[in-house]
Amino acid sequence: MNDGYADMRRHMMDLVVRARQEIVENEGKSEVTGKGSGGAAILRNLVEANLALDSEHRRLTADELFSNIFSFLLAGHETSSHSLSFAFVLLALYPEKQQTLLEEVSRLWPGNEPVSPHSSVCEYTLAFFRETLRLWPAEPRLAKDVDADTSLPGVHFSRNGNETSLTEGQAYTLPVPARSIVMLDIWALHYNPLHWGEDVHEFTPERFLDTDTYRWPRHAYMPFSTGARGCIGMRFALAESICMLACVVRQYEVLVPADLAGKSWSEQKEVLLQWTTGVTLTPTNARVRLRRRV
Ligand code: HEM
Repeated sequence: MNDGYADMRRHMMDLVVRARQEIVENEGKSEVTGKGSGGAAILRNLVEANLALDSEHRRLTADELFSNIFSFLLAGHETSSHSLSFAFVLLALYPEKQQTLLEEVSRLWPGNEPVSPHSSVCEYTLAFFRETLRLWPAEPRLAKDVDADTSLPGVHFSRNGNETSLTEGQAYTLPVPARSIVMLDIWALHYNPLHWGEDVHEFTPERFLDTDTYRWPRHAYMPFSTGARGCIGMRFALAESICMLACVVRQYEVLVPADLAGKSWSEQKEVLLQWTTGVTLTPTNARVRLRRRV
């Protein structure tokens, strides 16, 4: 882990050096292209704020600069890219669900003009991505430091015989002393049959579609955490991911890679959905093949 952070620090330093060079080279020019730092406007703005000389109060300190870059690289980039990697593999593994997604996108976007799909109307695409995050949340467990003595309400559950279903039992209060660490087990919540039904392990985007008689359980879904320190990038992440899925599926058929095409579905699934726990949940073998739609 320490090596990882040292690598990340070196990488951030490299980005800052390149962004500084670009700012200096473009000084006085009216338009800055952002090409040197990969077109990263946020990075350039942060480095400019760090270089600002006019007032101490407006200047971003070096620590603030690195802390912000760290947040955007890790909190913003790694989470989104890993989640999308899982989503693309799932498109390939579930062609009938990919077809439903394509039908939605084609209905909302009938011509070939690049209209950016909006998350509030792309219901199925959003459900597809939400289901991806239910099964593979980028941050499956979150640790929270407890500042002051407090208590948490709890409920005992019991298993119904040999079945996987659970029955809600007696309520209790759990004292939590200051300086404890509370682990929020997002994974346990997302895989709890009490909230999600017996098919918790199945990839079923339809469970995120409300009907007249069903509302999906918002209280049992926390891929972006919640409350005051929940993800500030949630809306952006949903919008960009939906846009990415819709635009790619509109133009390409997403398929399993050629070397796995002859294998059984369960073998393909096992190979392509491997992951490890890094700073975020990291897919280790997510590969797909794209075939342009005619
Ligand atoms: C699928 C994509 C994403 C997922 C699953 C995700 C998930 C999360 C989670 C679980 C947290 C809480 C972490 C904790 O309590 O320790 C968090 C915090 C945060 N996220 Fe995201 N995130 C995503 C995308 C983004 C994007 C795109 C941005 C920015 C552009 C972003 C910026 C942040 C920031 C700055 C925080 C810290 C908020 C704070 O501490 O007050 N995230 N995210």
